[in-house]
Amino acid sequence: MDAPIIDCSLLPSSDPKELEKIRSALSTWGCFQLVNHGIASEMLDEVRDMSKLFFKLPLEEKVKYSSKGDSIEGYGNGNAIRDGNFNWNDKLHLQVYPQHRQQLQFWPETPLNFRATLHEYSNKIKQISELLLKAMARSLELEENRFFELWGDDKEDIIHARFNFYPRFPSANRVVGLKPHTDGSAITILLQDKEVEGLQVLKDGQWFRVPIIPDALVIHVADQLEIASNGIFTSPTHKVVINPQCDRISLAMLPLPYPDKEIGPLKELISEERPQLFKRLKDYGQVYFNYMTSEERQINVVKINH
Ligand SMILES: O=C(O)CCC(=O)C(=O)O
Ligand SMILES: [Fe+2]
Repeated sequence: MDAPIIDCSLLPSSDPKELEKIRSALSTWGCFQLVNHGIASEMLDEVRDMSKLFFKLPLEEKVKYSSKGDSIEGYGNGNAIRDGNFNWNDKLHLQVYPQHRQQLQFWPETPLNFRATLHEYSNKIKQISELLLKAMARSLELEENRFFELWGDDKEDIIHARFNFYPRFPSANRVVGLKPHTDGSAITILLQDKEVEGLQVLKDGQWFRVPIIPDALVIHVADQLEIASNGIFTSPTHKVVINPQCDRISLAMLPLPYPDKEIGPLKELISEERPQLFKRLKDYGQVYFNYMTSEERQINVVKINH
């Protein structure tokens, strides 16, 4: 993948070249790599190390944090079971914001730094999310709060964290780490493994490898931003392939709108040439999970056919 690279330090000053790069990247690839985001390299290493340590714990330790009932939170490999088709992946899913909704019974106590480090990392991701959503709006010549205000206000904005672990597998081409999907959030801020590649993005019918750039965060448009942008930004289909020799980890941070907030294409982005592409709705997350097993993109369920 000829990865577009965005310099985060240039975003607050609305550098026109950087904004144009964002617009162009998000309307073609639907993703870019973010550098100079202000999270120290040591912190990124700490986050990677603690997730490796967690997944390396004995199973009886990890299952203390297992998902229960219909909850998406917790440890497990729920997706694997849903459609009888394996995702070669273990995950730990935690809601990190708003803080009063954290379900700490799912938050590992081993390794010892896990909870504190995740708090600190989430706080930084929250600031970066705000900066990105504002820059994304400016890149379309919108008032800068137009995407940000869909996501939430200071007390109620939601961020989920999804830790992924992909065990090595000798016949790697016989399994897939994560099947092709789009994300159901507003955007996704992904920390990749430092050494082991695996993420691939679909563009024009072809799969492209997303290279590892040390310390960069991979930023994806997710479905709810594709909807809000009236399809100008694209929520990319992506998948993860398994490495035969090496385990791989990643951490996806997923900011998403509050379920009772109505989202839909912004009126400034609807015109005669670009009619409204999606319905307005609340709780897209529910639609997303209801159609999880479908081969089609979930977003098609809320598409308006002209
Ligand atoms: O592991 C990765 O690189 C991507 C993970 C992902 O797509 C997800 O968690 O939704
Ligand atoms: Fe994803």
